[in-house]
Amino acid sequence: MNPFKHARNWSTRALPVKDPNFGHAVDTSHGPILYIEDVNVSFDGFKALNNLNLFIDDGELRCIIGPNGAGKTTMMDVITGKTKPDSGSIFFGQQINLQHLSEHQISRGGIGRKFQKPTVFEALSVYENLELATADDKRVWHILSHQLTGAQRDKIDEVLYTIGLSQHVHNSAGNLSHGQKQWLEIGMLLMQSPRVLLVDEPVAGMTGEETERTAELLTSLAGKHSVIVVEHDMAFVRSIAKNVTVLHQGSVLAEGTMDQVQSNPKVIEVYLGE
Ligand SMILES: Nc1ncnc2c1ncn2[C@@H]1O[C@H](COP(=O)(O)OP(=O)(O)OP(=O)(O)O)[C@@H](O)[C@H]1O
Repeated sequence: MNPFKHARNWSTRALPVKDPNFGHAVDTSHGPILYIEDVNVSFDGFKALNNLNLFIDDGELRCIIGPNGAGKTTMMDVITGKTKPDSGSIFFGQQINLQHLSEHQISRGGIGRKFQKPTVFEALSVYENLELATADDKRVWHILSHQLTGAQRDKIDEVLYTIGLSQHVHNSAGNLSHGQKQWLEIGMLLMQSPRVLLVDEPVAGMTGEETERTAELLTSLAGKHSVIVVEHDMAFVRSIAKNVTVLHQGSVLAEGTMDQVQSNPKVIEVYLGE
């Protein structure tokens, strides 16, 4: 495998970002929507990311697996601007250098992140949670006292349908099951129409049925969005993955279909053989 086959066209200049919703204008003409090139992150001399090279195609669903401490969370942290790398580059499309942007700018600009634990507003209804997600100003009274536009109402209906919670619009989020809360939070991210969705261990703690529904949801989002899923549940990964990347000690150990990585002796040794 040549890790640089997708390398960004370096003759393309990084553009200053003027539009806060720059995600819609990302240049994916070469295929990838994310270019992570030679990225290094050290914590007190320990290399959490070690010359990491990872390329995510526009619209693909990529699963990232790897043993504890492999660097999966750190990888998401550098994409979303939470951690700045010591060296290397992270581009959103050909021209947007994510290292020049804050965490807030990156999330507004089209890269949404779903943390492992749901953080919905439990006292508010499903609808109000989605309403809150439409706005940049998160002061609850400010948003809930404002009239939604027709387009915003249509968007909420569309998202409710996608996440399968149309029957629960008026239920308070606190009364939802664990799985439903996770879907609602994905819905809140979808309200911002992200180009890329990072999803951390989406099925941890879910029932078998919720896990199946989550597989359907994430696969239905691919194509319209690029979806990166970090997950330890191998049966789940197998059910959704076309492309799997195995991280180990901060680098890509293997990449390919689930069958390819599961039969790779290096992967079996460091991860699947545990
Ligand atoms: N803020 C930090 N300070 C010091 N070390 C850190 C910090 N963040 C991560 N690390 C270390 O970097 C390495 C990579 O951690 P990371 O959380 O990215 O791995 P991971 O693949 O997400 O693991 P897990 O599957 O357990 O969540 C680990 O050894 C971790 O202890």
